[in-house]
Amino acid sequence: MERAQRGSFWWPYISNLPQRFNIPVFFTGSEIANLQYAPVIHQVKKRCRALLDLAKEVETVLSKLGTDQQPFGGQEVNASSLGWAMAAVSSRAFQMHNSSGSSRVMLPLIDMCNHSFTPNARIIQQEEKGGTSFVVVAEGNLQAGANILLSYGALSNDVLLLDYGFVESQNVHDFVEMRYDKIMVDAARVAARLDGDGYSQLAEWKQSILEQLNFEGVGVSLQVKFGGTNLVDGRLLAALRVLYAQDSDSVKRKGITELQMWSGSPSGYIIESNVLKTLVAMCALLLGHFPTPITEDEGALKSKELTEAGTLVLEYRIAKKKVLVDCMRGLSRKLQSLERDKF
Ligand SMILES: C[S@@+](CC[C@H](N)C(=O)[O-])C[C@H]1O[C@@H](n2cnc3c(N)ncnc32)[C@H](O)[C@@H]1O
Repeated sequence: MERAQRGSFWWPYISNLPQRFNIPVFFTGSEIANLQYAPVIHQVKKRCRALLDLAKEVETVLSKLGTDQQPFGGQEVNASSLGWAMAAVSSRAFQMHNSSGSSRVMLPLIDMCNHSFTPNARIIQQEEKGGTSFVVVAEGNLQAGANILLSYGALSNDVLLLDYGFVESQNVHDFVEMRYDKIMVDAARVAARLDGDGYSQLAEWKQSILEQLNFEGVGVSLQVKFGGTNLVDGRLLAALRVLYAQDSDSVKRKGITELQMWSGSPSGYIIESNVLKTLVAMCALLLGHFPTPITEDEGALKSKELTEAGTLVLEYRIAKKKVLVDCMRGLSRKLQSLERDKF
């Protein structure tokens, strides 16, 4: 509404906002498909649907109002203008916390600061009699002309892409999701050339721990993540340790929390090396699910004909694949140090 009213109170702010936002709800169908990563494609489609539904709802409400009741001064409000407003908020709003909970607030001027995981400034929220205020404080001396960089938070590339329209090539908060299932575990075990029965004969005590880890039974939650400093979801690590374990005692001695930590290996070299090899194979299988290899994407990124959206799509899927490559490297290093410690 403010955007439609030149000279309104907020006009100086609104008129300085970007005219367009490079977020996936504005991508073409093939650009969305080219993201190559199903969980984020699902999110983009969900947002597109929500936007179209909202546009339809607004249109219905507006069509019932007389000309003198039109809240937007006759300005057309459609999926595109609503998408613009949504993007302006998602890419610029800050989280505010107070006694009544948390909410998102727009902070003109402060919202001109770009994001960095190594910021040179931070926002301080101050509660005063007249209300809440926000102050940007430098983390140290800043060179004249330096960009003021804030951290938008510990955000994955999915959130950065969906809400802000950029990605970080090195992002320790990024991850690749996998649906834990028996077939995947067995496929990885076979790919890693490991012997054993896998899931075909699961002892009762193993079944019971998998239930405690929410991979079986009621309250099942099958989504696991690869990436970050821990490399893999602790639940997945624990599940594999249980699957490969020979006896229940060494596993039970550790307890469910410890089993999920790298330091909590229950049963010596062979089991832990099987676990690591299976995890490496899982990363390789996940990498193989992407339709193109990183090298091809990196080559495509050099093309001079790329659009802004096309560039972002490539950057996003390269970063996702790098998460898996880094994960494989980290797991291989663990495997090497396990081999060294064996002697
Ligand atoms: C809060 S605004 C920051 C100010 C913005 N540069 C501007 O002038 O409108 C957030 C937007 O800035 C851009 N941005 C912020 N940090 C970035 C980064 N590290 N890399 C690329 N773009 C970034 C993205 O377009 C994002 O949606």
